[in-house]
Amino acid sequence: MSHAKVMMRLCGLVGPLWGVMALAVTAGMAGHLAAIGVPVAGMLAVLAASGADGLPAYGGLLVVLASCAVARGVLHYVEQMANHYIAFKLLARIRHRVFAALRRLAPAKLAGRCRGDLVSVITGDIELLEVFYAHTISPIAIAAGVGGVVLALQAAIHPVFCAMTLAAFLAVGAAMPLVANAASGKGGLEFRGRLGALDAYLLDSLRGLTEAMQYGVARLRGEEFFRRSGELADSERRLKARSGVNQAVMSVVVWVFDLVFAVVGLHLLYFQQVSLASMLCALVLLMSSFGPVLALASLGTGLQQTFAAGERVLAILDEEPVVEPVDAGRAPGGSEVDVRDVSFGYGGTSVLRGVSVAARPGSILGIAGKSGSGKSTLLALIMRFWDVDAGRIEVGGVDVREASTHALRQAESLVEQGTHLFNESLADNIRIGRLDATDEEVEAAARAARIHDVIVGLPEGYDTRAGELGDVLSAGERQRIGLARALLRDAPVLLLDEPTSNLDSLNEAAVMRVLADERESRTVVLVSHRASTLDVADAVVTLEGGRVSSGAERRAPRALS
Ligand SMILES: Nc1ncnc2c1ncn2[C@@H]1O[C@H](COP(=O)(O)OP(=O)(O)OP(=O)(O)O)[C@@H](O)[C@H]1O
Repeated sequence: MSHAKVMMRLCGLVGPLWGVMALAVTAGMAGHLAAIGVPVAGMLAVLAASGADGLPAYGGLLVVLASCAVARGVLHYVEQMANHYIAFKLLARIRHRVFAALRRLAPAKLAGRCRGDLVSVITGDIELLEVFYAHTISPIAIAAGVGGVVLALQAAIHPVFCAMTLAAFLAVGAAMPLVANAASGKGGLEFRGRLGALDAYLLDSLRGLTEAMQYGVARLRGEEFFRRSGELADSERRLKARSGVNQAVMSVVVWVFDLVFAVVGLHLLYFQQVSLASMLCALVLLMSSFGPVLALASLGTGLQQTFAAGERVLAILDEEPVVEPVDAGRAPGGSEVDVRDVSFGYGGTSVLRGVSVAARPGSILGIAGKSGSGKSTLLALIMRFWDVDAGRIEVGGVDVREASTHALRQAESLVEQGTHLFNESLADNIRIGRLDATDEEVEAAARAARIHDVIVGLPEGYDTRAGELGDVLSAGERQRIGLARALLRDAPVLLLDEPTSNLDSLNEAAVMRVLADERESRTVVLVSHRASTLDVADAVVTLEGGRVSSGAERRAPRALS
């Protein structure tokens, strides 16, 4: 995306805050003009005090000087306050939009994406946009406004002064930032990208710390981390070095313009084209009016990073979801699940080919098959995390592509192989299934999932925090918390992906008994490798090579005692 486009898009996000932006710009312009008024009034006061003709009384000029100084302070405060108000309101708006986009993209588009990089976008990149909203948009408008007034004043003194001031402003405020920007190349983008990659590497390493230590690769990963941070530091050093050179060149250019202006002014004075007061007035005007254009110039290399951050944030906002949510669709009219002649592949790699299975209300459909045969994929398609390539899936008589996404999510509950626990209390982790559930309902679900006794055995019981990634519990306990969540939700369709893979046979049998009871009021689709788990199913289909290799066999489920 070009910088101009990024800038337009970021400006577009200002939306309802344009009024405050106008206040910031107006206060900024008035403040800078007041700042210019201080040395000009001071210089004229000195001339008036020394007896120069045609000037107001120096007492009056001193009053103007004092007023400008006070106004400068007040106006600067108003400008900063308005700018930061906009910036922080906007950052909140942008965060909301990014989270909404992530909800739209999840889970299909986020599968396989670096979480650390996402964290870096959500925190660092959005934070950096503050520079754009508080220190970029209004400085550009202020420089244009103040520049216009100064040029008009210079034109009133002498057209040559006006032309020289224009040349100085264009060189410092436009040409130099553009050159600096071009010289930085993709440095800003490279830096933000490296920062995101480093965050991702660190998060990955922390998550896999036990494995890394066990296999003796912790040191290697540590060295790789330092190598990458070294590269990041180099990128930053290059950016800062460019920025330093720009600042130095800029100061030299400003002094050259001041010097040339003074020489030309003296020349015009010598040939009596201007009075001494006018010449000094024009010179002080020029020297004191570089502030706003210098603010623009200093944006040069820093802006690279801001644009890079903006581009990464906009890329998330622009990303199209794999599955378009349906707002005004029908709600599933029951709990039967009908998978008809479904084919599906991930980006061209075929996983399911012409699969047809049906699960009726009040029954458990078991799905067996080797690892990688597409069992979890089938559940993901029933959840409509992805859309089928061919065929159709109906839940409660409604094609999932036409069903309201919200209603579909309400109708289905999925317990995945790995249950994610948030670092909150165990009660809150279960309550995710239904946020308005009472403590009694949470406890009932935990009892049904055979995890209640484990929880009350912990020192803080249901108030125990699950730890990061749920690490205070074993895999089997996490799995049962996931099941408790799903039972609490009480959705008509219950999809279970290896719900007993981490359970011992005692707990497996207990959980199976719960499922046998649960079947009465809903449809259950149960994926498992274990024959003992699938014993509870009313029918079992086996997936092999992307196809159903053995059809749904009706059979009497094993009596569970
Ligand atoms: N998000 C994804 N992107 C690309 N390929 C995927 C994705 N998810 C799964 N796959 C691939 O699709 C195939 C089927 O995966 P799936 O998880 O459905 O198998 P499974 O039968 O549930 O396996 P297991 O019993 O090991 O859980 C595998 O080859 C897997 O690598």
